[in-house]
Amino acid sequence: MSGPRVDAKVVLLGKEYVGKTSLVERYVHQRFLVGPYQNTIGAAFVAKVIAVGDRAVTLGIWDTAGSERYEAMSRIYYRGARAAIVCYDLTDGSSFERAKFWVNELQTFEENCRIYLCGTKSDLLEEDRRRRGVDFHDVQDYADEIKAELFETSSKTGQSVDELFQKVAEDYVRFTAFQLMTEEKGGIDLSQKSSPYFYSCCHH
Ligand SMILES: Nc1nc2c(ncn2[C@@H]2O[C@H](COP(=O)(O)OP(=O)(O)OP(=O)(O)O)[C@@H](O)[C@H]2O)c(=O)[nH]1
Repeated sequence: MSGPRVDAKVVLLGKEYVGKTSLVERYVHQRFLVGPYQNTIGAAFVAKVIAVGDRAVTLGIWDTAGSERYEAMSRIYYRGARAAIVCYDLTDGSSFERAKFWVNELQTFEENCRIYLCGTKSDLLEEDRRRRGVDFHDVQDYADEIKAELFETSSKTGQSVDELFQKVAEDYVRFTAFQLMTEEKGGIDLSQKSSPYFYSCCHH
């Protein structure tokens, strides 16, 4: 891969237990961890380089804690994000209401942040359709209204996980990187852009 390197800040938001950490695990480490659920405390950070055409895009992914206890902290992590993956659990209607809360926040405070709605745990619906707690058409209408992309993923099987992050990276190159270049006089050398958030710390 040649060409300039681009760094995109991506934040994952959503109610606790919807599967944000599992989504990152699947995407970055191609694995699905079984065992007792461990909630994220604060936030966790991971970076992954992804190819978009001849570019290497480094996605800096912030996995925030879903617990409302950490709500104020999650606000810190979406600052300056160019993409937000707002997750809800396809089997849990209340998690979709929480997703709407985060969408409203982003629309109010981060208008340059592109929004990706992500319905998680689609494998549970494969097992039993009656477990769907969020109507697909309602979410599709909502996604159209807020101009968001919509994905239904499974971190257990890997369904649509790579596609989701690939779309985030492609949109970043297509819309945001060029916007940044034209904003700065004479353009910028993207390979020289630093990523301050790489130095931040995280834990699960
Ligand atoms: N069947 C199934 N279970 C999943 C999937 N993704 C996550 N889970 C399970 O859902 C539970 C919560 O997953 P996490 O990834 O820890 O959820 P989270 O959104 O990061 O939770 P917080 O850190 O509290 O915000 C765990 O028991 C996971 O094993 C999935 O795609 N399919």
